[in-house]
Amino acid sequence: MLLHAHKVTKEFGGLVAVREVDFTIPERSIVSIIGPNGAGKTTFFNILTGLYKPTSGRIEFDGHDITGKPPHEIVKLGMCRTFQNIRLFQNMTALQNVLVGEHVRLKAGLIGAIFRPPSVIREEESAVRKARELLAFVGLRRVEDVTAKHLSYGDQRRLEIARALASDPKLLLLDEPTAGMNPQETAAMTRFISRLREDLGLSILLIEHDMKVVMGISDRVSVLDYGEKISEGTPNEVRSDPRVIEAYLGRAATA
Ligand SMILES: Nc1ncnc2c1ncn2[C@@H]1O[C@H](COP(=O)(O)OP(=O)(O)OP(=O)(O)O)[C@@H](O)[C@H]1O
Repeated sequence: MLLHAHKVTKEFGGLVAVREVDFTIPERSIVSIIGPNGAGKTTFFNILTGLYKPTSGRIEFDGHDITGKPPHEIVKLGMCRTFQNIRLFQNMTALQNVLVGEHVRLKAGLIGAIFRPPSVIREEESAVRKARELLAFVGLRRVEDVTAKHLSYGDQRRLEIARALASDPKLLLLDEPTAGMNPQETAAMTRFISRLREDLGLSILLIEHDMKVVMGISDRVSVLDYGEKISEGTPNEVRSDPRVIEAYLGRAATA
């Protein structure tokens, strides 16, 4: 298993946002977490990526105990994420955004950056080459010098993923990657996510509201409701689970 969460709980004051959730991500898999609004999906994501410390429970990633470790250490171990709301450096170009993502991997320290010996220049050149390859992979090579804020919405999402890929992750967490997209953009993003696994051998964890996306590309789906995992299985198993139908219909009826 690439990731293994054991009985993870997160409380905010008296509110239990995530309760004793067991969860695994196999190598080279695409898994999704779904659930009604407020079910605890984002909180769980934030625990995995180190933004929140769990109140109790343990998380192992790629053979390391990462429970309570800060986000930058978790990124270095090979877990990277995108956010529900795009968080690019809006006034930097596409290329610069990807270079920032690579930064966690670069070796040159402050002294190297000031004196720029040949080894540092070589490292910079190879960083730019790699950034261009990543931009080509996500289909943005032609806009490498365009500032992020001038890219279309779909392209900004791709750029965010390219920046995440720049840190050489083994696991990529995508928080609602198709939010705000039209059906064509959504279909293109779905194909793109599949390619991340096929071409790069990544594992992917998705939070996604669009059921068509989830059901189309996930190997396994976990369902949260009021912070508890109420169902898990293949898309077909989950879709026909009465507890899942009840959670969605019940919540919709009171919404
Ligand atoms: N920082 C926080 N402080 C206090 N309560 C929080 C905090 N973050 C989340 N919560 C609460 O935890 C519960 C789970 O929220 P969370 O955002 O994880 O749900 P979600 O499934 O991601 O919802 P959505 O689909 O709307 O994004 C909610 O009741 C929310 O109000």
